[in-house]
Amino acid sequence: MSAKVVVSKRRNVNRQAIFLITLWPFPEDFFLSDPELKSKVPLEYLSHKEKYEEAVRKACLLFRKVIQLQNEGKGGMDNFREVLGGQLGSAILPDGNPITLHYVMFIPTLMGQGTIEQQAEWIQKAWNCDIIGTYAQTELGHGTFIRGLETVAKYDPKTEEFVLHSPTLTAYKWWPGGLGHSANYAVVVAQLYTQGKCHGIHPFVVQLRDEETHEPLPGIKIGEIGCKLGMNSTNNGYLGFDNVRIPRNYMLMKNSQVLPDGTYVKSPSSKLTYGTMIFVRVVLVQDAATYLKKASIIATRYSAIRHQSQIKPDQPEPQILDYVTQQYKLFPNIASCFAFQYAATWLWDTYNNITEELETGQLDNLPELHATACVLKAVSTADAAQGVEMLRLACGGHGYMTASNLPSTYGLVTAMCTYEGENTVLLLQTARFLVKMWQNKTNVYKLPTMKYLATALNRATPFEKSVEWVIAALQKTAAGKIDLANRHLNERVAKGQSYEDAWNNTSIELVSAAEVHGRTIIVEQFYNTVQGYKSRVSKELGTVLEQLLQLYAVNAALRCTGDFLRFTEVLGKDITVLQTWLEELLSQIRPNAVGLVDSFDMRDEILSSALGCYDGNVYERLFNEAQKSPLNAEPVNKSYNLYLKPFIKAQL
Ligand SMILES: CCCCCCCC/C=C\CCCCCCCCCCCCC/C=C/C(=O)SCCNC(=O)CCNC(=O)[C@H](O)C(C)(C)COP(=O)(O)OP(=O)(O)OC[C@H]1O[C@@H](n2cnc3c(N)ncnc32)[C@H](O)[C@@H]1OP(=O)(O)O
Ligand SMILES: Cc1cc2nc3c(=O)[nH]c(=O)nc-3n(C[C@H](O)[C@H](O)[C@H](O)COP(=O)(O)OP(=O)(O)OC[C@H]3O[C@@H](n4cnc5c(N)ncnc54)[C@H](O)[C@@H]3O)c2cc1C
Repeated sequence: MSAKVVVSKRRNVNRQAIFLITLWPFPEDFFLSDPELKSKVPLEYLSHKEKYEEAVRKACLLFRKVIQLQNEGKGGMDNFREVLGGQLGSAILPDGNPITLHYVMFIPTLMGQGTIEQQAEWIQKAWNCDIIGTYAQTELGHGTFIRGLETVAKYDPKTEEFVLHSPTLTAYKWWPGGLGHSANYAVVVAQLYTQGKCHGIHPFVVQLRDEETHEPLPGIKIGEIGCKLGMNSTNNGYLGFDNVRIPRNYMLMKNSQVLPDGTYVKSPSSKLTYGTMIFVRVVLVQDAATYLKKASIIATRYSAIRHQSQIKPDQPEPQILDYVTQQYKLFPNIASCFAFQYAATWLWDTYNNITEELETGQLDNLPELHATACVLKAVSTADAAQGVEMLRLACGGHGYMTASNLPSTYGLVTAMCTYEGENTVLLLQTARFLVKMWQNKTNVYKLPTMKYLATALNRATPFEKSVEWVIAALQKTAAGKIDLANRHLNERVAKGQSYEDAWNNTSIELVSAAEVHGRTIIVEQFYNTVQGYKSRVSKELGTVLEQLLQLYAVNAALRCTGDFLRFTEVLGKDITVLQTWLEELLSQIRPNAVGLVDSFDMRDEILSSALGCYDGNVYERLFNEAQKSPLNAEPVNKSYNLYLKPFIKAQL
């Protein structure tokens, strides 16, 4: 992985932009030039079944090619990241990949939860794709509250087997990607019973289908859950067990074990079972940035091509990009792309450092990692989903066309707000940790993401027009909100409410406090990254990065003016300064807008959008896409003679 400055120029539009990106040595062309990875018919015109079959065909070819690269020594994990993520992956499989879970959750769970022996047994098979797995945790009745899962794994010491059973309909696994018809194995999360006692949820490897015929094994009730808002090729499935027996060593036993006689050996922390979820939350921040980049490129390029109305009478219709309201829809989202990218990189490094500590049995930093992964996943995916929708609206009617690729991008990005931990629930997890830290402030000093809490509340933050001030004000606001929520919590308890009821009654404030904490981290990471780059890049590039940082910061400030007025020294007149600052930044960024999104460096095949193409031939492309409608294959549709004609000719 190497950092490189990319200078990108766009034809037809008189702009130049510069962007610091991290380049993966990834041979995009190897995939994008393969005709077999292109769809002959646009996906939207296929049936649900055909969509799935086409997705399986492409997914197999895609991973075969990645493995080929690997065998030739051309890249490793980075290639998987590229083909699984929102850039190349979503271009080739725009409605989702039915095998993603194999790589993103099945293999990582084997790695994170399996003993060395179990890893030796399973990982090679999984890595070679001799078996295809998924991660089956969520049930029809429970997604968030995983302690309440109903699937049972009861140990039978006589045969040294676990018996998996779904006692009710709500115990059926529901949602796992690839579970319907693609995977033949799964990591199944179930309540472990041994020696008559329940020890909570644990992960088990379960074979679901015959390795040759792919027929479901006896006692396995399996299928696909049906159509969804998006991701209709991901083959999300359901799964019920009727007393299915698996060997004892199919329980993943790195953290806790069941001995042959049924004795339970406890994990050093029950939360180590939740490790895969932290991993995925961490990578989702990167994915949120990627989807937002994609939509930003499409909407910004389109806004440079689209001319509409008049700013002054007797003048030609301007590019819609010249309308300040349009800039307000686009540019803060471009700034967010940078912010999320930098936050994702920082979080990934933090994750790797702390995972190394966990491997040595040092668990001290796990709670902070969990709290940070939760809040960054929640804030970045929520903003990305809102951003993609705003960018779609910014393209007017044409943004509503499937050919813009904005509706399906929204379908992919909005799912992220729910999966891998519903966003409100994740914010409450962060709030739980914040409140704990607030109540025991001496701990706070040790924590990189929280040490500001020790001093923020009492720090004077007189208004100034600077990013440093925005960071200080956000910190003070976050601290003020945590303090207030904590006081309300305590007051409710003092009035006789149980802590749990008091928590629920204070949860709107708690969620809001966690959100501001998350935004504080993101602005700080953006600030630190730009400071780090400044001495290494040209003055011009430094200026553009600084403008983006300021825009992200001032927009974050304006989003919480009410809170600033409550928790900082800011005055009404200062808000006017913030608003003017934002408007100045929009006009400063305007000349570089197209260049900035060009520098995200996504090829037309990846954007898959009639509106976003590099050459700007929007109208020709829209027209050509319309020709692909099956309705246009014949001049008169049979429904005319069957229904319309009799209707028109009838005497009503
Ligand atoms: C050779 C190997 C090859 C490997 C190849 C790998 C290649 C991959 C490489 C790169 C990949 C890049 C890919 C990029 C593209 C990415 C594409 C992604 C597509 C992903 C598709 C995902 C599909 C979706 C999957 C799913 O949704 S799976 C199901 C997820 N489910 C959830 O998230 C459930 C949410 N619920 C919970 O997490 C929990 O139940 C809870 C809400 C946290 C509550 O749990 P509970 O036990 O009830 O906790 P509490 O009592 O409230 O708190 C207890 C305590 O625990 C702490 N806690 C909680 N969670 C954690 C955690 N995860 N870790 C640590 N600690 C945790 C919590 O803070 C409390 O602590 P205290 O008591 O101390 O306060
Ligand atoms: C596209 C997609 C793919 C998925 N893939 C997988 C997969 O591969 N494997 C898998 O196991 N699962 C998968 N899931 C399931 C996913 O992880 C769950 O949907 C998610 O964890 C949310 O759980 P839920 O659906 O039960 O929502 P619920 O928990 O029922 O949430 C509904 C509402 O209740 C609120 N709520 C719930 N609990 C609380 C609380 N404690 N406090 C306050 N409010 C609360 C939520 O905020 C939300 O507003 C997938 C889901 C989707 C949409």
